[in-house]
Formats: sequence, C-alpha cells, structure tokens
Amino acid sequence: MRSLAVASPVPPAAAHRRRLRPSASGREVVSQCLKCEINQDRPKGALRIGHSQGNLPRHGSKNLLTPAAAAISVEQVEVSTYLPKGDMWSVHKFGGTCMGTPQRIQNVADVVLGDSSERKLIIVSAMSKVTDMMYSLVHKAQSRDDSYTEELDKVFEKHMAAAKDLLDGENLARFLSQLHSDISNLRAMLRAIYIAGHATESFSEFVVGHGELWSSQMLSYAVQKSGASCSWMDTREVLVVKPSGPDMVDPDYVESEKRLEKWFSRQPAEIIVATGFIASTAENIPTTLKRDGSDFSAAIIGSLVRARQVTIWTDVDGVFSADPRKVSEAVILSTLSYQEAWEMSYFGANVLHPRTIIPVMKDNIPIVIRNMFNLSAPGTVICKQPANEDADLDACVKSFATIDKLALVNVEGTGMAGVPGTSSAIFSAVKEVGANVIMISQASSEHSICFAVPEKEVAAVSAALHVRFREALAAGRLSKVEVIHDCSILAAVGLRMASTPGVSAILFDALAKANINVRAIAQGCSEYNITVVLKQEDCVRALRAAHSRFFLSKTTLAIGVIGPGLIGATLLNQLRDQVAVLKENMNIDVRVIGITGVFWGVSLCRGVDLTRWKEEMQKEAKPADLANFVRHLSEDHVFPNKVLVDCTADTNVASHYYDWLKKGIHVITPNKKANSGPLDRYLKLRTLQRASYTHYFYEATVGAGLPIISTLRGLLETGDKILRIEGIFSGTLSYIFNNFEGTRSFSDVVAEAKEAGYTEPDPRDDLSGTDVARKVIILARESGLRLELSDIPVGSLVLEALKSCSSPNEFMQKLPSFDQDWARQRHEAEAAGEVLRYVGVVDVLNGKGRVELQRYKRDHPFAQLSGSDNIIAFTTSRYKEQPLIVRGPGAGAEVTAGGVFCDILRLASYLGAPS
Ligand SMILES: NC(=O)C1=CN([C@@H]2O[C@H](COP(=O)(O)OP(=O)(O)OC[C@H]3O[C@@H](n4cnc5c(N)ncnc54)[C@H](O)[C@@H]3O)[C@@H](O)[C@H]2O)C=CC1
Ligand SMILES: N[C@@H](CC=O)C(=O)O
Ligand code: NA
Repeated sequence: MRSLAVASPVPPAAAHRRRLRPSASGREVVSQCLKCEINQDRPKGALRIGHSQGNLPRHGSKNLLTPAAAAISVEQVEVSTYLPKGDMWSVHKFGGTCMGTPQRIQNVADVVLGDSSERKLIIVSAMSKVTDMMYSLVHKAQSRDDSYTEELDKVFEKHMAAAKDLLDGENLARFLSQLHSDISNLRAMLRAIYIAGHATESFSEFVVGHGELWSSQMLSYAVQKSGASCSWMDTREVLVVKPSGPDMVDPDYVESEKRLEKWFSRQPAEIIVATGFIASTAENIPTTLKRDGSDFSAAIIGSLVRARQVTIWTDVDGVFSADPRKVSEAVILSTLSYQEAWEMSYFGANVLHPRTIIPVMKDNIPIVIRNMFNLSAPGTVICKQPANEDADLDACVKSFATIDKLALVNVEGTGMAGVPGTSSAIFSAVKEVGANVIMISQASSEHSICFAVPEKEVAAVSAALHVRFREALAAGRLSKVEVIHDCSILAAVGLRMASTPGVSAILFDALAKANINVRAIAQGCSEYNITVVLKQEDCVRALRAAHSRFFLSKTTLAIGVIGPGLIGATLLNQLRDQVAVLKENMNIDVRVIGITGVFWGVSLCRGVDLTRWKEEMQKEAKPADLANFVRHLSEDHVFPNKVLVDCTADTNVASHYYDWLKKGIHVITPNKKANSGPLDRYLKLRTLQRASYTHYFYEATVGAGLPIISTLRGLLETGDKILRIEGIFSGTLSYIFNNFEGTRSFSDVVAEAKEAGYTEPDPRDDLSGTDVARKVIILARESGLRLELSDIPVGSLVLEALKSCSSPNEFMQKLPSFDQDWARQRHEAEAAGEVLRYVGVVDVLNGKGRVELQRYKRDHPFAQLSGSDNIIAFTTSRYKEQPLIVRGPGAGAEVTAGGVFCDILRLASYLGAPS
C-alpha cells in the first residue's frame, strides 16, 4: 500500500514480527509484537485493529502449538508449515445481500458457527449497495461534484448504524474508531481526487475496497461474540494478482500461497473472516478482483488452502435449469460439472463467473451454491462430473440458456468451397471492427459460413465484409453477404450430451413440435452445448418447449376452450375429473388456461381451477375478445404446447383455424364449419396441417365420440380404397325416427332430442338435413373427393317450416303444424313393413354424395338402432363383401365431449406423451 498517502487499516505485516511464548497457564500460546512490544495475549476471539490480528490455535486443536513448540524462532514461524491444507478447511463466501443488514450479518455469523468443519475461511462482500456507493463517491469526486461528502456521510452512517445494532462494548468501540479513521482518510483522499479532477485506478480501487473491509470486520466481531477463535484478514496482505487484460486479473498463486502461510503463521485461528473482492499487486498496491470479485476471492483462497469445499451463499436456492423469469417450471439442479457451470455462465446464466471456476477446478474442490435465506435448500454442487449421474437421455441436458439481440451473418457463394483462407479473411474482417463472434457454423459443403454477432455490431461487420469481398462479390465467386436480423440463441448445456446418441434429436423434435424454425446450428466437438439460432420472437417459446421436454418429463398442454356451452362445459368437467390421473399415469400435464364464451372470458396464466371453473369465470371474467384470448394463449404463460378447443358451432371462429395453426397453436374441434365450408379454405387448412407439426383434430365432427374419422384415416393410410360410405349420421334424426312411434307426435320427439342435447345449437340444422350433409362432405373430402357442400343434394324434413321461421324458437313452435303430415308418412311406411331413416351416402367411386329420407325393411341393420345411435358402413377394397360397420350413440354431451377429449390425448401422444 506504499504508493498511497492514506494508510491502510492494517500496517504491512512484515513490519510487525512476533515472538511466541506460552501463556502463564501453559494452555494457550500468546504472541508479542516484536516491534511494538505489545503483548497480544487477549481474551479468546478478540480482534485488534491496527495490528495484524488473530488468535493462535487453542490447546486441543489439531495444529496446537505446545509450549515446547512455542519456543521456536520467529523466522521458523514465518516460513512455517503451520498453514494446514486440505479437507479440514471449508471456505464460505457471503454476498452483499447476505450481509445487507445487521440481522443478516448475525445470521451469517450463525451459519459460520454452525459449520462443524475444523477450520473455516469466510470471505465476505460489502454490505449490499455499498460498493456502488463507493464507486459513486469516486465518480462524484473526480467530476468535481461536491455532493460526494454527503454520500460519504451516508456510507459512514450506514456502517455506524449497522455496527451499533450488531455489536456492543469494546468491539463496537474498536470498530467505530476504525470506521472513523477510515472515513477521515477517505475524506482526505476524495478531496485530493476532487482537486485533481481525476482518480488513478489504484486510488479508486483503494476507495471501493473499503466496503469489504468494514463488512468483514463487523462479521468477525460478530463471530467472536460467541467466543469462537476468529481472526480477521485483510486479503490485500495475502492475495497477489497481476493484470491480465482490461478489467481482468490473474492470481499469482505461488506468491499468494507464501503470503497466506506467513499470515497464518502469525494468526492461525480456526475461523478466519476475510475481505472479498480486494487484493494487491506484487508491489503491494491495492487493487480489486473486478466483477464478481468476491466469488473469485473465495475460489482462490479455497484453492490456496485446498479446501474441502467452497460454499457461495446467495439469495437463490441454487442454479436453475433455465432462467426462472422465462420458464416458471425451471428446477434447481442438484449437481453441475465445472464445464457445465462454465458453459452456462457464458450464456448469461447467473451462476458463477467462469474465472471463479478455474482456481477450484484444478484441485477438484466442489463449489456449492446455497441460499442464505432458505437454509433448508441443499443448493447446487458444482464439481467434477459426478460419476453416479442418471444415465438416461433426458438427464444429459442440464440447462438451457438464451442470448437475445443477435444477428446472423451469412456469407455464401460457390467460390468458397475448397478455397483456403476464406474463413480467415471473413473473421479477420470481423476482428478489424472489433465485433464479438458468438457462434459459427459452416456446413461441410463449404458453400456458406454463417456466424452470429450482437445486433449492435452487425452493421459494421456487414460493411467490413462487403469491402473485404467487393471483388469476389462482383466476380460472382461470392453470391451474398446477408444479414438476418432479430435472432436469438438457444443453448442446451450438458456434459453428458457428449457421446450420448439421441440428445439432439430430442431437442430438435421438441422445437419442431413447437413449430419453431431453426436458422443455424452449432455444436463443438466437446459437445458441452448444442446451440441453435432462431428468430428472437420464437426464443422464449423455444426455451420453454425444450425445457419442458427435458425437465418436466411431462407433455404439457395449455388449452383454451372457446364456447363453454353443452359440449364445452361437459369437456371441462371431464377434464376436471381426469387431469390428476393423466398426470400420474401418463405424465401429461393438461392445463386449461382460458375459457371464452360470446360475452365473457377468463384467462389465467396459472391455469383455471377446473373444480370451480364457472366461479372463476364469474370472478375473473373479462369481456370476450377472441383475438386477445388467443394472444394470451400463445404468449402469456410458460407452456410450450398450446391448443384451442373450439366448442362453438360458429363459422367465424372456424375461419381462424388457419391463422392459429400458422401461429403454432393446435386446434381441436367438434365444430363442422371449417371442414364443410368452402373447399379452397378447407384444402388450404389441410395443406398447412400436413406441412407443419401443428395438429388439427376433429374426430367429433362425425359420429360424435365414435371413431369415424380415425377409422377412415386408418383405412386410407394403410392403402385401402374407399368405395362407399353410407349410414345414419345424425344422432338427432336417429333418435327422432327410433322414437317416433305409437301415438307420439313428431314435434314432441324433436323437442325430446333437443332436450337430450343431441341437436345442433340451432335444431333447424338437423331437421334441414344440413348437419348430415356437412358430415357427408367431411367424409367425402377425407376420402379425397373435392366437393362443395352445395354439391350434396339434401332432402329437407321441414322445408316449409324453415322457410317461414326466423329463429330456432319460432321453428320449434311451428313444428307441430307438420305433425299430421309426418304421422301420415310414418303410417305409410309401417303399412309396407318399413321404417323411416335419414341417411347420408358418400359414393366415392362416382365422386358424389347425397342426403335423403329413405324407407328400410324392418330387418335392415339401419332399422335396428335405438337412442341416438349412428351407424356408418365403410365399403372398401378390403371390406367389400361385408362392410366395416361402426355403430353407437352419435350425439349427446358426454359422448361428444369424450370424443374431443380423445383428440386432446391423441395430440398429447403426438407431442411425445407415453402410450
Ligand atoms: N351436441 C352434440 O351432440 C354434438 C355437438 N357437436 C358440435 O359441438 C359444438 C357445440 O355444440 P353444443 O355444445 O351442443 O352447442 P351449445 O350451443 O350448447 O354451445 C355452444 C357455445 O358456444 C358459444 N359460442 C357461440 N359462438 C361463440 C363465439 N364466437 N365465441 C365464443 N363462444 C361462442 C355459445 O354461447 C355456447 O355457449 C357444435 O359445433 C356442434 O355441432 C358435435 C357433435 C355432437
Ligand atoms: N346434432 C348432431 C350432433 C352431432 O354431430 C346430431 O344430431 O348428430
Ligand atoms: Na367421431
């Protein structure tokens, strides 16, 4: 510290040499400062300010100085091997938040005392915000802003108040006297800076390091209160560093170890509380370890004493598998290898600065990240790759990280292949503009090299490349230097990805299923990370999709339900009763995160409580706004797979499916409007569905829960040829003709069907034959016919009534006037030994369809139905003699909602859920 006019609180140790002598009792060794001739025998644990401080080992401890040993000379002591090394040491580092208040400092002292290790070395940061205050003092002084004096007063008051709260008696007096002296020295120094209008680096480093001096002194007094053997260490006496780059220093291990041994030989206490962050140069000029310096101090000291473990105490439970602000399901990792922690810190994960890992890694010393505010959390151990780690594929990836605000530069051209020096020319041009290359990828065809740089540097990079390759571009050897803006990087980190086949497949599968386009990929041979470049707008979704695939080990589905009417409400209740079972048995996590009707909607990021979804709709409801609802589903929550379940019969809602699928939102529906609407729209929708990994399922549009669409698909996809599909496709009309007998009137039976929930929201759709025609069209198109709804001749049952009614209610009221006519038709059929049935036919061979009322003999299978039964017969090349028949209830709340639910589970299994 000799270049400074202001004295450090601790004079250079070498100036105060010590003689050791036994105490009167012979049980303790006391030391005497040879220069001041001041005896340093003092109550156990006392700390002296103004001298090198510390206690000697107590009798009974492993490194006990016996009276005989105490007779050895000072020289022997100074080169002594008294510094024990190895497992008995545990090093702890407490960050600024842990030291934020007197109570917290006391808690830190309790944690230190609670560690049963034989020897403990405690490194502390300044109290929270103090380092910033100290930097601001320097900044203000050199900007000739005289408010630095008030700020210095605040610094003083903060520490005085903390000390008064924490300490008492002699220790308090000692601390305050030291604080006064430091503050008056700082005042003088800041005044000098103010006058000069400039602070040298060593001046400012000296000033800012005081936060650690004060916090560590307070802690050491607090530990001593318990009577423990504790010394205070100003690490500027011990840690020697040399500059290694802008804002970087390298420790001088050899010199630091020597100095530590010397220091320890003078004050070998069981607990040493030391300053983090500060160090000195080989010339004893105070300096700091720069950003995150206290972690670095702990790691270096840990390495110097070959500690058993270095614990970094902070305010989180450990290292997360992803940024918890972006992925609320992020989990705390129990272990990480040094390399993994290193990779993660590169990607901005708030783990440890990579340089903190270097000192401990060379001696295989584990670092444990623990939460000072949640002592029950075991934290994350960073160590050599644990041998016993889970060997399954999913465990290979430890974490995911992202970097935003990047641009991808793509240099492309046939003239690059096989021409040595191209990449060197590219990257030297990049270097000249000082840009930082974050990843590089070149396919082995050598026709293009792409690399990512920060967005703010890309203009300069692009300009430099255009200049550098002007001739090559003009001659056509290079075809382009292209910039792709607004990119992000998603990195999967994990040591065991190396040589584990299949990990990247899982990652890319998860991204594909979330409909995320990957622009570039890089994986080094070390395989610690796989990096993908994607559009920035997709980044959080990609992070969540990848994270949930590897960490949640559940297929998570975020569902938005549109139209909580009969089917929608029944589906919600079925989900309510089944979600726990799905989670337990199939690892499927289904969350309904929104429900919207015509007027009101509810959307909750945490998901709607299905046991009380109606109440939540009333309590949390907002006016319905479909666009907003969809935005919420696609953006506001953490779940990677989003599904809209359209339980309306609305054409307008159905018209959005294409856009939703394009956004990566899966669509499931019993609503027939999209598939029976205009052919061009239908084809566009199906083409998109086929081309993407976003799914569109609509089993319940035909035969409700009966497996009609899936049966037809199965036949087609396995190469069968569909010849004809015919049957009774309407639950309502089936019910009506199955129950229209005896003295019952036609209109009464229609009312019953409506009451039973078989009809469309508007029963005219059933009785006009339109609903059946829609089903015929859906099956016809599914079978490859390009028909419009208007191509299907439809025999309406109530043509006249329909013409004169403007509402469903009016229609129902007018229906009885047709009862006689219906009674007559029925009797005529009965007289011929026949029944009335309303059937649909898809005549695939002739490319036609039709819907009509027909009469069947009483022994015909179509005459054998009951309730709302549908019956559908597939005549195919394989099922030619005997058609394949599916029969069962084809309408009704439970069976229809069940069909929609089946589609949800089908989607889950497409997305990776176990079968
Ligand atoms: N009822 C059944 O047995 C079967 C019904 N389906 C289909 O299921 C769908 C629903 O039928 P139900 O539940 O019986 O009808 P419903 O009338 O009981 O329910 C439809 C719900 O959608 C709401 N809705 C209408 N337009 C909306 C919009 N733009 N935004 C939000 N909500 C809107 C209505 O207010 C109502 O709550 C229909 O497409 C129907 O064809 C399919 C197979 C069988
Ligand atoms: N209203 C329809 C319901 C199913 O699609 C029917 O009656 O079949
Ligand atoms: Na079906």
